[in-house]
Amino acid sequence: MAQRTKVVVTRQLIDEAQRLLDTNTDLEIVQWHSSNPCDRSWLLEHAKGATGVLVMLSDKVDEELLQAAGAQLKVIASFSVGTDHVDREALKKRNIRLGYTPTCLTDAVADLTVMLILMAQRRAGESMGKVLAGEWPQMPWHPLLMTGPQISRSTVGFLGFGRIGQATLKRLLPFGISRAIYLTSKPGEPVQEDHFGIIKEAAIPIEPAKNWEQLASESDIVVVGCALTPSTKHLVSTEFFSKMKKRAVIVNIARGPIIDTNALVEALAQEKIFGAGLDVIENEPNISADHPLLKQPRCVLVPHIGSATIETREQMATESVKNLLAGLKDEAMVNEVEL
Ligand SMILES: O=CC(=O)O
Repeated sequence: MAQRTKVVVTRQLIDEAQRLLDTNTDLEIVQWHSSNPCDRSWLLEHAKGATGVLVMLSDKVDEELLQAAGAQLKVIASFSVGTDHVDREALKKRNIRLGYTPTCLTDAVADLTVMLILMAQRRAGESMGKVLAGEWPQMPWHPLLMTGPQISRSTVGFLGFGRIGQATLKRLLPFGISRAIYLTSKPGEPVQEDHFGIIKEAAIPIEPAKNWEQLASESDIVVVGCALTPSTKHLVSTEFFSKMKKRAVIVNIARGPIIDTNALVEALAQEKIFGAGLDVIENEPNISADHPLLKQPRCVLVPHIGSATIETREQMATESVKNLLAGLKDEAMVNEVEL
């Protein structure tokens, strides 16, 4: 009997995607059947002999894993838009293809970005915290109670201006923002792709920033939405915060290490900025309750739930399986990273 092609899947998948995978009876499917992260040792052990591996963003795809898998490995399908957990060079030199899910999660992440902007500006975390702690009776309504900056007439600065940044801008236009600036890997140059046709058509100026200093100093809202690379690690530093406006807020929906956490804590504590809304943080999920950031009332932190709508997670799962199968069959993926 011919040997079946082995694939390793590092998580239990949502129903439709699991069914799509399971219909491939010609595959030997080795799966970590849990909603919790897969053990590294389990993955290294089971990757041996695999032709395809479907991973989550918490699974590192590096030399160690590729060597453990062996020379027959053809495809990695990542259930994520970010691919900083994958050593692209290592894949490229072995001609291993990389699938990812950059398009189906745009709306969900852009929605969450707007939520975090409003929560940071309007002190939602701090306000709810007081109500939940039974402190409302000690703070009756008064004109300055929990006041924060208003979103209309803001300048919004986007660090990274791909699909998610542009979808966020599209949502912010009806709020009456007055200007948008953006910084990409080509400072000062207009972005190539106008994903939703808003850049040309918006009634407000949308301009490339010359550098991060300009973006930091001119923005009322900074949205961190770039990929994590060696050049964006700690791009938001003490110097960055020192250029920001005192009433500005920063939101990070990309990757934690783009913001230097110690610098953020200091900026909030010293009121160099107004507030922060974070979906991600360095060293997540290992944030203990006594982390200094959690002592900052103007910081809202949610546990990396940007794409966590039911519909989006279903689509991401299905797309990841499709990418995996396409990689096995040398067919076109739904979305493939150009290595
Ligand atoms: O952060 C989430 C993703 O990369 O999909």
